[in-house]
Amino acid sequence: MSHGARPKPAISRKSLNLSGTIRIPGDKSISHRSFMFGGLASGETRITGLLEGEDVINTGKAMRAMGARIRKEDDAWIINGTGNGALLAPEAPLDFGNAGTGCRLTMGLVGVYDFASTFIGDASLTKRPMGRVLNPLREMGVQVTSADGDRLPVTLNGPKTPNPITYRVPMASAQVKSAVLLAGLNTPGTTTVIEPVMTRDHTEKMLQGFGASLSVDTDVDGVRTIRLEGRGKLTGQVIDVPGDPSSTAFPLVAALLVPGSDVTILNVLMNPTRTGLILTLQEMGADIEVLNARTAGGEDVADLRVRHSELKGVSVPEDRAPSMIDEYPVLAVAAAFAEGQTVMHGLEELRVKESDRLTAVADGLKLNGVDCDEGEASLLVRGLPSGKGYGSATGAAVKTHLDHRIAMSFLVMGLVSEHPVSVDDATMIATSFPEFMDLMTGLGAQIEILESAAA
Ligand SMILES: O=C(O)C1=C[C@@H](OP(=O)(O)O)[C@@H](O)[C@H](O)C1
Ligand SMILES: C=C(OP(=O)(O)O)C(=O)O
Repeated sequence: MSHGARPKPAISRKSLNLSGTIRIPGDKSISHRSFMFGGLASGETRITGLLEGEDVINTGKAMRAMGARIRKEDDAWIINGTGNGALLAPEAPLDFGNAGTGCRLTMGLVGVYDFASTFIGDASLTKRPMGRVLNPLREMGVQVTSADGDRLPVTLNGPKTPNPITYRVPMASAQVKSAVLLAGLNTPGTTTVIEPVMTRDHTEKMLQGFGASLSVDTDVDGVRTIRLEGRGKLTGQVIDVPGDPSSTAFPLVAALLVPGSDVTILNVLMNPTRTGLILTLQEMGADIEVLNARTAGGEDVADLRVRHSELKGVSVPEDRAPSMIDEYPVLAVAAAFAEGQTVMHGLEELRVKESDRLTAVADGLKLNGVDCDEGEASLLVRGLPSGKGYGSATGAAVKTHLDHRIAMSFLVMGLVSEHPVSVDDATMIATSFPEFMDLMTGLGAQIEILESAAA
């Protein structure tokens, strides 16, 4: 969303029999990395299935501003990269809008270069912590200027020769892991990242695919040591981006909850670092059939057939958090309609997403009549399968705090609540899933954007 765009509220209403077959747009994590690595590599990269959400488009603009040539031909994006180590100094601040991934990974990618780069974003991104990436960059010799608390705007100035470091990632974060590895690409010697808890591994897999010398060793406790040889050659690749499991979560949970539903979702990325939600829903009794499981471009992919199911509450262990991190808001909605209580642990990272998602979810659930308790790093939801009394008879709207996943989760909730559910702003949905409204209404969901918000 461009800065200061007018919010558009949206409302969803009780629906029946969602049905049809849909193809989910490309995975956001892989799309960001496709633009970055394609923009950096020598020669041509050809990407199909790219997510054309605002977050990813901002990454493409940043790569262009640093010398990559990017164009679209029919349904493929063609990139001519600068060659590793040959990014150009951006002439203006790089604006990442709402995207933590685009901003933090690019800080790693270009921050170690011997020139200045400035990073800005929207009101949500400006509140998010950047110290988690700036601290390892400082260790590598990067000069950092930032707003209080290591917030945006940030300006980075790399040293003549960056120091290769060994960095143990202090929180479960693929963004931090990736930022350090990307900084290592333009650093002489071996950059080592130790990852005590495994997070999504797209950076490792894709860098290997582009020809980087990168190895991963996993010890008996699951601690991963990732070693990257800096200043090697990257070569353009052909990439077909699989469907985003985090976007899949919304029609999937909607189909489980709405009576009479039978929905098939095609081409979903099933990388095990991303499938925590499916596992959890299956434990809750969800009827999710995994069809045509296959490998494409080095990733597991499958089609999912999802039918309406009676769910029961479960306890979701802390170690599941990295593999379903962005799916907790919509899991909380599923839990609101399950028999019994669901408790989710290990949610501390939810507090530093586009919003404080733990509070945003708990507030939205309470506003719509759900009995839940917000803990420091946990959420307990007492479910009510009938949804009786849920929603808002007065039209009180959930505050989305510029957070796309809060907007989509509560619009799913309204499809099964007694009264409609409203959200104060649906514009941010375009950051990750611009096709959400059309795909959902195409399945029979009653969701409507209200154009008449006060300016
Ligand atoms: O690396 C990535 O592509 C992402 C990592 C996760 O963030 P953290 O690394 O901050 O957990 C996730 O929430 C985000 O949507 C995408
Ligand atoms: C957390 C998310 O993205 P980002 O950190 O890239 O803003 C998300 O998409 O849910």
